[in-house]
Amino acid sequence: MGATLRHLGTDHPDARAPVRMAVLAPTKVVSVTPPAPRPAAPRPCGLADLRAVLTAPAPQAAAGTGYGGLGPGGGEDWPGVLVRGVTHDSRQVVPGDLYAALPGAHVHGARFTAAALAAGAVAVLTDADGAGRIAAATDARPGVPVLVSADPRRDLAPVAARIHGDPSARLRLLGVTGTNGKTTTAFLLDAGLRAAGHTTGLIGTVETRIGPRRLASAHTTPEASDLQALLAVMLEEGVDAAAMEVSSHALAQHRADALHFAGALFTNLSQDHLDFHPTMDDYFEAKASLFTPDRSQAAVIGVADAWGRRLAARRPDAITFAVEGPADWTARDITAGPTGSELLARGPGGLRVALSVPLPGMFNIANALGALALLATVGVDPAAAAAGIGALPGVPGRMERVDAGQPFLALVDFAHTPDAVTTLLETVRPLVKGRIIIVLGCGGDRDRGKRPLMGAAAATLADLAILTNDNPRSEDPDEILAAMLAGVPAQLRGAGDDRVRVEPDRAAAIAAAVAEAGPQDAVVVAGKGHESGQEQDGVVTPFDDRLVLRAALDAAAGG
Ligand SMILES: CC(=O)N[C@H]1[C@@H](OP(=O)(O)OP(=O)(O)OC[C@H]2O[C@@H](n3ccc(=O)[nH]c3=O)[C@H](O)[C@@H]2O)O[C@H](CO)[C@@H](O)[C@@H]1O[C@H](C)C(=O)N[C@@H](C)C(=O)N[C@H](CCC(=O)O)C(=O)O
Ligand SMILES: Nc1ncnc2c1ncn2[C@@H]1O[C@H](COP(=O)(O)OP(=O)(O)OP(=O)(O)O)[C@@H](O)[C@H]1O
Ligand SMILES: N[C@H](CCC[C@H](N)C(=O)O)C(=O)O
Ligand SMILES: [Mg+2]
Repeated sequence: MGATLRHLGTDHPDARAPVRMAVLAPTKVVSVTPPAPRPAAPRPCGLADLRAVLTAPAPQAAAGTGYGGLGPGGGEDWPGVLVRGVTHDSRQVVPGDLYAALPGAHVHGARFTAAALAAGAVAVLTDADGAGRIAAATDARPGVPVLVSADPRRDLAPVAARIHGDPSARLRLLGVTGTNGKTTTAFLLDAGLRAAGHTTGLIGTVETRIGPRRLASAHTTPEASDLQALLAVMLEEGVDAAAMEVSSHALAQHRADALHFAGALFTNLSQDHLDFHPTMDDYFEAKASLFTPDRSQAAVIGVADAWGRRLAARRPDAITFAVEGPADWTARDITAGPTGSELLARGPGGLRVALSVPLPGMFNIANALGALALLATVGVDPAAAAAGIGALPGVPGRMERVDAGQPFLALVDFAHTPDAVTTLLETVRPLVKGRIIIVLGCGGDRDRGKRPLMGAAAATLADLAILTNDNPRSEDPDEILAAMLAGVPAQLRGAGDDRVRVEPDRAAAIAAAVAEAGPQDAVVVAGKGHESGQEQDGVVTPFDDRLVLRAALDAAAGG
């Protein structure tokens, strides 16, 4: 397969362009984080101001070391030092920055202090351990102010907000969290806001938008330092409303602390990320932390699942939604077609809004209903919001059709949880008269418990499941596949090649699915959606399911 890499910079004109990559060899790339945008006109900020916003100041740790430790109420104020920006990554430091040396799961950021100072950092935010390490380092210059915090990852958010002038307070910020549907809902919110006359920003998995500009996203939710800078850039460029995905990793790591949300939306909760969260309760509490009144002025909560109902019970002023109710927002008179649905949305106070959902499936009706509910709740004209939602051209890699003239349906989707795979296959079933052939894998270094459940869903709800690789990362791909197979009911595993196959090579798996498909069947390639690479052993090889599927369809037609 040829390389599909199309750009390296932060700016890119194409929402589907690859991200996080730098070329090593024609087809091999390694992942690097694209630099976050910085405001053109930073507001220099004194260190005393930054010390004042620390929420968890630590006892002065670097005293007497040659470093000017700035603990709580002690140390010098370094009046001559002005901070113009902040980053958690030494490789992203620009002159005038505060370098946040964070304790990581792999390494302490303090290790990179010398590099950060060499790049022009003027001060450091770290913990007592980091301050000690910096003081002990022989290659670091003395006399650098160190802000010492008991929890620098947490304090990074208010510090970055202070440096960038608290940008989220000056635009209408909408947050979306939940296991599935964040990206889709954020796209729907963005479309609704734009139709209502706003100049919008978008932050999420697929891309980042600043008005008409499109940037690659490194994370679903950026680190606090990048996030605050990004919002400051949005303000500079005239953005007055933004929709952002808020991942549970971000909430647990305080990336979205110190943001002022005009409204937050909960889509749903089901199993994912149990590599990171010890339990489903912990995962839920991370999501729930977005919905306290001090963080989110309005709360809009999907109550189709029990987690949503539990969340809504904590917030008496929550606006709820569920396609079939009971909820404040429900859908009636649904006419569902293969590419979308028409319905009447019923909201609080007798509100009735005709809504056209330009995405297939009941789950997308829920996503659109939630988006409409949030927009109406924060004061956007519901009719304008509905018009914008109805005109959304689609979401890259979500139920995205690939059409090379073949006599069957071919789809690429981002389903990578048991619930999403189930929902996806239940959605595709009524769209086809023939068989469903799904190509699916599970990511390495991610929730292991998902694997048998995803294997089971694929094998039982499709007619043929071809299990394959999806970003094995540092793991043995065969072990991931064995875990998926372990979930497949024994009678299906015993059905030979007719129901479940294993083909580790993803391109070969997609080609096999295409070769199997007859008229009126469906080929569903799931799990990677918009992704542009396959990651294994720290190397990302260009791989876009949409391009590979199209190539397989073309090859099948030509052969
Ligand atoms: C599990 C997780 O979220 N880890 C995050 C965490 O990494 P870590 O604790 O391992 O950091 P580390 O590698 O030990 O490095 C420690 C510090 O040294 C710094 N460093 C490191 C090297 C260097 O040369 N210079 C330097 O300054 C790092 O920036 C970091 O601050 O802190 C890093 C930055 O401080 C994050 O980049 C990193 O995200 C990793 C890359 C990641 O893959 N995160 C994923 C799981 C994630 O966050 N996903 C969610 C979406 C999930 C979903 O809903 O689907 C997201 O919001 O994107
Ligand atoms: N409301 C929903 N309920 C169940 N499944 C959904 C829902 N919305 C989307 N999905 C499924 O989940 C997949 C991912 O959707 P989307 O990208 O919108 O979610 P996300 O929450 O942003 O995911 P991620 O956390 O990986 O960024 C879709 O491709 C679809 O298969
Ligand atoms: N944001 C998700 C994406 C997973 C997509 C799938 N392709 C995988 O690699 O597991 C995660 O990090 O869990
Ligand atoms: Mg997303």
